[in-house]
Amino acid sequence: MKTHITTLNNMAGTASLAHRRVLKVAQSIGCHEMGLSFYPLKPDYAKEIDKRLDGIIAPLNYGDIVIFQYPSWIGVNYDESFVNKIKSYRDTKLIIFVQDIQKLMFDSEQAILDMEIKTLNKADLLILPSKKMHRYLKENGLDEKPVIYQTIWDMPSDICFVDHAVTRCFHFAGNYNRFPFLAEYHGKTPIYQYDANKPDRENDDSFCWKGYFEQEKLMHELSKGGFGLVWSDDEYFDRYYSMNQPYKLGTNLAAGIPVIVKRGCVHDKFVERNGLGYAVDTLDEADKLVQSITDAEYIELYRNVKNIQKLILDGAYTRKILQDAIIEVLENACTPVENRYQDHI
Ligand SMILES: O=c1ccn([C@@H]2O[C@H](COP(=O)(O)OP(=O)(O)O)[C@@H](O)[C@H]2O)c(=O)[nH]1
Repeated sequence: MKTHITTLNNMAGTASLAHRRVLKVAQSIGCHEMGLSFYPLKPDYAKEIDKRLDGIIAPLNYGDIVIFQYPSWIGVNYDESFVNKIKSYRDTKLIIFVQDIQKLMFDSEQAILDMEIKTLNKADLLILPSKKMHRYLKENGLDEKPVIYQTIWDMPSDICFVDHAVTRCFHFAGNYNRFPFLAEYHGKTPIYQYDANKPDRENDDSFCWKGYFEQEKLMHELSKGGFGLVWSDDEYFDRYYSMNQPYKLGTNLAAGIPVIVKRGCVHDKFVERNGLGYAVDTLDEADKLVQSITDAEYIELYRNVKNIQKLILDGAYTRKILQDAIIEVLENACTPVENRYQDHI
């Protein structure tokens, strides 16, 4: 029996980097890459897709396990055809690792969600970002099935940055237009924003655009000191961000710096129980907090982050969920695997 894991190639951006980072960890526990190549899906896709999929699943044998990193980003029709093909092989076990829900991410029509749920219902086991997402999917037609909740995004790397100064600033890696609070913030603690696109706002005492940094260069920049901001505006938070796993949380902790998260997000208890920073309701509260804590408290936060930083750089959380998922799917257990940090949501 072999375990295969899908990985998207030929597409730039965080989503395919996330696939590759999960692949790296999966390979360390003996999984094999099942590479998918991004291509534009034409309206008459049904005619040719079968041939394409035959090539992709050539290494599959009856009884193997397939971990599908979902979505493929090629298209919802492609995802559905892919899982149907996998499940047409006798005794194949399908684990779907849900990394984004397209309906929620792009605020698309209900028909997209219906297709997504049809695809997810083919899984023998799901890896989901949160209990809240699980509830949402069930309300929209997801069947009862074994589920494992992801703890956090890992950032596997051999470089561990350890020198952090007491610097009262926020770091925010994300797009200016996607996060409107960046235009409105005027606090005392400056926000340093990292993204390739120049924002409409000019630099001032509260905001500074730094441009785009490759992942490890970004981690080096963040590691110099400050708080990683994991934030979104209320509308986006209520619709999606409060049930999703934000990539920037792992990036900040992998750089060794504490974080500010919004109360009610997937990780507020994880952050508080491990002393990795603060969960707050508003940016004003975050600003005042960062200005008022003592240098000793700041240094204590860096100390707390150290152990979690090691786990994230090692890929330990991803390795654990993948291993748990493989064991669960073979034991065919039917109860969700609890994540003690998500009891409150
Ligand atoms: O200069 C930059 C800005 C962003 N990123 C990456 O993009 C992620 C944030 O992307 P996005 O806002 O799409 O993800 P989210 O955190 O909302 O899941 C960061 O964690 C980094 O991994 C990067 O590598 N360099």
